[in-house]
Amino acid sequence: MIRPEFVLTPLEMKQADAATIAAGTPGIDLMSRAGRAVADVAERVTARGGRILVVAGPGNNGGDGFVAAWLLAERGYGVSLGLLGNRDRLTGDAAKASRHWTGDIGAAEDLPFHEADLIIDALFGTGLTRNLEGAARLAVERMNMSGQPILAVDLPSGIDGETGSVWGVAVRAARTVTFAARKPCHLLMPGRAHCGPVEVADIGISPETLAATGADLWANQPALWLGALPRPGLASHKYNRGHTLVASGGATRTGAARLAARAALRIGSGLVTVASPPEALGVNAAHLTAVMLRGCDGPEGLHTVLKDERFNALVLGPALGVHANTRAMVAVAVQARRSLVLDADALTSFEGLASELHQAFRHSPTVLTPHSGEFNRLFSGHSDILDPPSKIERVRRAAFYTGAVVVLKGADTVIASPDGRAAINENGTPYLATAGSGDTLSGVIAGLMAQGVHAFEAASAGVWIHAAAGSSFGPGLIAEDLADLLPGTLRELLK
Ligand SMILES: NC(=O)C1=CN([C@@H]2O[C@H](COP(=O)(O)OP(=O)(O)OC[C@H]3O[C@@H](n4cnc5c(N)ncnc54)[C@H](O)[C@@H]3O)[C@@H](O)[C@H]2O)[C@H](O)CC1
Ligand SMILES: [K+]
Repeated sequence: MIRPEFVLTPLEMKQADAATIAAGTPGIDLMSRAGRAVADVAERVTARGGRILVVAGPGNNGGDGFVAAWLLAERGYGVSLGLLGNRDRLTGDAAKASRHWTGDIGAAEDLPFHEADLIIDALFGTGLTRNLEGAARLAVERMNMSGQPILAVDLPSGIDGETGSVWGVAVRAARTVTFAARKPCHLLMPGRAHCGPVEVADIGISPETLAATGADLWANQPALWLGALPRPGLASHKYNRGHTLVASGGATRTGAARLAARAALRIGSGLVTVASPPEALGVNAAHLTAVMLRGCDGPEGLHTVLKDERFNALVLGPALGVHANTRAMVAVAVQARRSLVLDADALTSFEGLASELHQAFRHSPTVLTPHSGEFNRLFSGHSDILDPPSKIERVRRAAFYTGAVVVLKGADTVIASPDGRAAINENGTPYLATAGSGDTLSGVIAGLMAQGVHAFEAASAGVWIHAAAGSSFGPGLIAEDLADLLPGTLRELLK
């Protein structure tokens, strides 16, 4: 059974380091293993005897660089090393590591980068705390302008390990070697775009030690939720695979609901019904086949429909309209205690009224699926939610505030649960940026919850499956394609 991949913050990584050292592994051994891992990758990607320039910084990231430099020199490469600052300012393990280097030490920013076959970026790692200025900035700019491949140690210098943001300027690496576990910056944008392929080197920090940090952030991959996906058995029939209800917009705004409805059916909801305002019944009826249709006129109509307990999952939002009526429908849905997905207009209708959603969803499984514009508008005025520099922290706070699982969509979609668990998705594709893609996602998530999948797993699986389906199509993808691509992705997952 593949274990879900932990993603550790720099602080948790430091805790894991310290615990490993406290358990008897000297810090210099961790650094030596880190440096050796860097040298091994450098050797794999550089012809023997090639020219390698190592840019070392003032901290332990630089220490890793010193270890890699002397190992590669011993292995016959032409190695030059440049240091930011001077050698006698090095402390601790970095100072120890530097003693093995017997070659010259130049100024980091003045290395002949254009002559290199490979540049090793050991300038900064997780200890960066402010924008790069002066020689540090110059070194990064010159590395990037050299046009030569850069191997980043732990993470590309200039990237913030926790948030993935850029401290003024950042290395554009061809490849990154990190240690023990990936950090958020390897998955969050723009950090991810600076890393190239990321290799995780084992430096002797055990999985138990990583888990003991209390980390509750994962890479969103099937290992995180595959076991929670429904696998229909012989006894399955449409009535025990849930019944998803999707509220439709008015006569000229019915497509979004049908996209969500078809996706819910395709992901396996036993039954799906579109709840349609009277003036749109004809339009919807003309387009629906396996998806059923019920008249539903506003909040009162929804209250009447929901007297039927069999509707156990609900999608509200796609093209529902931004107004008080939509807010009233959300209130009816919350009262009915059904699994609930709120998207688009159901979120925007609460713009500036997020306080009405405070702990509103704690009693029944609910997933909110805003994109960043909807998120920022919904929580405008709530600086405690919008201000944290970490996207993960912002989504976690929104989840805790509302009592719902929150999916903040983007190239690096983050899913967070009120209980603190979070996942970062990385299989998204630009082709999903098309009208109706979000409507489809809301149907996928609701369709999974209709089958009994819990909210966090349904949201995480839904995001991944939706992205995988989109990626399987590629250029020319439109939302209408997505639902019919889901079976292929499910077949791959469940085989
Ligand atoms: N288990 C592991 O992951 C291991 C990681 N290792 C490496 O250690 C670094 C973290 O080392 P640290 O010394 O904490 O930080 P940095 O090396 O990133 O350097 C920070 C250093 O630089 C100064 N500084 C901060 N911002 C700036 C700035 N804008 N301009 C100039 N100087 C700046 C700050 O004062 C610090 O002194 C980790 O990334 C790994 O590479 C271990 O080697 C092995 C185990
Ligand atoms: K680095």
